[in-house]
Amino acid sequence: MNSETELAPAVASILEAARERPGGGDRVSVDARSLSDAIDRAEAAGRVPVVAEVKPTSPTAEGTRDDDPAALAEAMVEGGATAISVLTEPDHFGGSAESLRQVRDAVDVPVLRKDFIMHEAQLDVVEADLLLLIARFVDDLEALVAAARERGFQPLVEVHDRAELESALEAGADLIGVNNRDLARLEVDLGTFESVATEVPDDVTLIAESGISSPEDVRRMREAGANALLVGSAIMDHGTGETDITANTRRLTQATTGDE
Ligand SMILES: O=P(O)(O)OC[C@@H](O)[C@@H](O)c1c[nH]c2ccccc12
Repeated sequence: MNSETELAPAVASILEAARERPGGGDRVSVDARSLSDAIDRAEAAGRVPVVAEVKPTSPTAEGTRDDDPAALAEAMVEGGATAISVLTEPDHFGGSAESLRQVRDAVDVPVLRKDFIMHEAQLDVVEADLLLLIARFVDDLEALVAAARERGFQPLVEVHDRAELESALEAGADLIGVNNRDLARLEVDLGTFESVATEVPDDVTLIAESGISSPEDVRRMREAGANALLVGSAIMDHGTGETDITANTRRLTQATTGDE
């Protein structure tokens, strides 16, 4: 664990809860749906690869949506989503392992488990195709990346700056997400992705995360080298008034071909 001195209070309390959360029982063994194949299929079909996130609420969201997670995911796939991310963190994001299970049953695309994983036993809570590991919050990243792969997960390692990128690469990550939101003030700056992306080797699959809300943002992240984008709020309609999940998704997956 790196320093916690610069964390927003909400993040500090998320971590405190995450550290205590028990792991699953039996060791999971996943027959994962490949993200890189899904990205290739989207590109071939002329769609921007978007990982759409089922996020009922968050520390920065206005309000909560408690729609059926499987219905939300189906609407996202209908709008052209390449993969679905599901928050499983219960206390601050309104997530659950059960909602991920329902989503993975309902759609054919790869599903990412989004949580604050701190130790190996927490990998066994639920099956998913992809698993988020946040570089800053994991003590032994290399060991957790390996433990995730042994179970069949494709680990997505999240970084926020070049130093964390370095640790992700040293840990053997080949799927890396750059989070545009800082964990100190919870503010979003798309320049974060642009600055970190220049240091990422070509053989890494690179995902731009957070704060992407318009077709223009999509184009900006693609120009900076994003193979895919992770989008939650702009699709979930946290406060935007746009409640049509399929339309919200389509607007971004068609950002390079649409007329906006
Ligand atoms: O809602 P946004 O700004 O589109 O962001 C989605 C996603 O990137 C964000 O939810 C996220 C990025 N990293 C995380 C780690 C844990 C929980 C959530 C996140």
